[in-house]
Amino acid sequence: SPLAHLPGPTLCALTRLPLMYHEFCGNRRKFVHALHLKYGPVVRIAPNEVAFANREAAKEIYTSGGSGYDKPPFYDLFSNFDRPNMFSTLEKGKHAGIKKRFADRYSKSHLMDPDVASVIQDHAEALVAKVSESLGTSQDIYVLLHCFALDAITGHLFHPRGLHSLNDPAGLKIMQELSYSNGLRRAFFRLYFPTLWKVYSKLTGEGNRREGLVATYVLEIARDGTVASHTVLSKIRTANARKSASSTASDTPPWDWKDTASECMDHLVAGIDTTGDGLCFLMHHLSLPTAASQRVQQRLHDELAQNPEAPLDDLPYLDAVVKEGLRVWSPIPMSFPRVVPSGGRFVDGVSLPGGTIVSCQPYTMHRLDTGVFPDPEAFVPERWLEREGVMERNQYFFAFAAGGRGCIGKHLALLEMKMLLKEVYSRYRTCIAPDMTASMEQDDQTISSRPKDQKCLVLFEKWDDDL
Ligand code: HEM
Repeated sequence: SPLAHLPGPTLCALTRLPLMYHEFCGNRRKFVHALHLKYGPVVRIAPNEVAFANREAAKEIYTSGGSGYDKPPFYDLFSNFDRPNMFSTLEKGKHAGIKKRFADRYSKSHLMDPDVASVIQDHAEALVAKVSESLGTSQDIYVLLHCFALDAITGHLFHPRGLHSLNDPAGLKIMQELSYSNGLRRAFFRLYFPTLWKVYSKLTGEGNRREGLVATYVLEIARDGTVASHTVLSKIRTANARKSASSTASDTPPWDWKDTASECMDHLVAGIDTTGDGLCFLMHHLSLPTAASQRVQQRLHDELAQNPEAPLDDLPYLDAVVKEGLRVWSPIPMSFPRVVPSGGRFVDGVSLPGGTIVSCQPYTMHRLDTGVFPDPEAFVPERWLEREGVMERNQYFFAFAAGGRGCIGKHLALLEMKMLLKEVYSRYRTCIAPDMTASMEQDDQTISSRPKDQKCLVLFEKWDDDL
């Protein structure tokens, strides 16, 4: 094999079974990380798959030519209603055609539009109003933060038809259907045994479900829901209408409302657990009774209380806290696989034949090189404020991936996280509730990672200076 010279366990060079086993157990990230610790930044993890963990490789794989390499069939798992969407589209030319239909709705300048930002701000305030009603009693921030994330993304997609799951039981049920599902083994079964899966899904009716609360909600709005002109759905409809009117371009055929539903469903799903889990891990850590966590809370509160009118971009400590949270507990910590183009390529000086699967994973990018991130397991927001090494740290920060196929929702997610933390920590201090026994260990799903017991009990208390 042209990969024979690469470091890695002999068994992995001979068969994919060890990797598959860890994938089915939700352990792929840890397995790959352990191999990096043993073999270094380049490791062969399966006969046809190589994992990398440095910026040179990430640059080539994810940003060469703008969008990097095409995706492998793993991403077929993310189509909805039997229709592809931007995330599930494998080939980068087609991907670009889809992206241009609505990309501007996720730009920083669009998010700064008061009509758009106020939708998210309202939900952040709704969360704070809710916790204010029960100060001094345990509150499950796992639930609250996932409701907040769901309300924010559905507002961004569909305002005024967005959900209000923080206060509306029907919306809460949708959050629960989305966030408490267990699809990991089913997803890998479908990937590796497509024929068996077809038989199984025919017999059981499982698969690209059209039923369920989330599917019903999205399909109904995508078909004929009336939404504001600043929403993502409105932009897609305008692009669809334009596309249908022009008969020339063949790269991206016109969409019908089901294609639109598939796209919106993907954004909805991408926007709830990522932001919800990221905030939950972060707020849990800030609430710990350690001197280090208390110090971070105090410094964060001081910055927010002293600059109540400052724009979010002018709050450097808030920015550092969010970035450090996403570094340590990346909501998507595992590999983003890509396929080496035909003809082969050099990745970080390593010659790879076309068709080789390559990837980097945030979990390892954020830990392996201790010259870039010293004491990598420690949560130290201050590291982002140091001038020395800032370029390197940013090049290794991989929570949103990189290049044209990196996270389109990055600015939205950062806005949500910062608005929420600003609302909470300007007014309240948080600490772990006495009855909190749930595990906060990172529990990997097909593409994201959530707290193991999906519960995080916290107390909110007013800061002394507000009493
Ligand atoms: C902290 C929160 C978030 C994190 C850490 C995150 C991370 C990521 C990452 C790593 C990818 C690339 C994955 C891959 O290539 O396999 C991605 C893609 C994507 N994300 Fe996010 N995401 C977050 C929030 C959001 C939100 C709020 C949305 C809402 C729309 C969103 C929508 C998407 C979409 C649509 C893609 C596919 C992009 C494409 O194919 O071009 N994400 N995200």
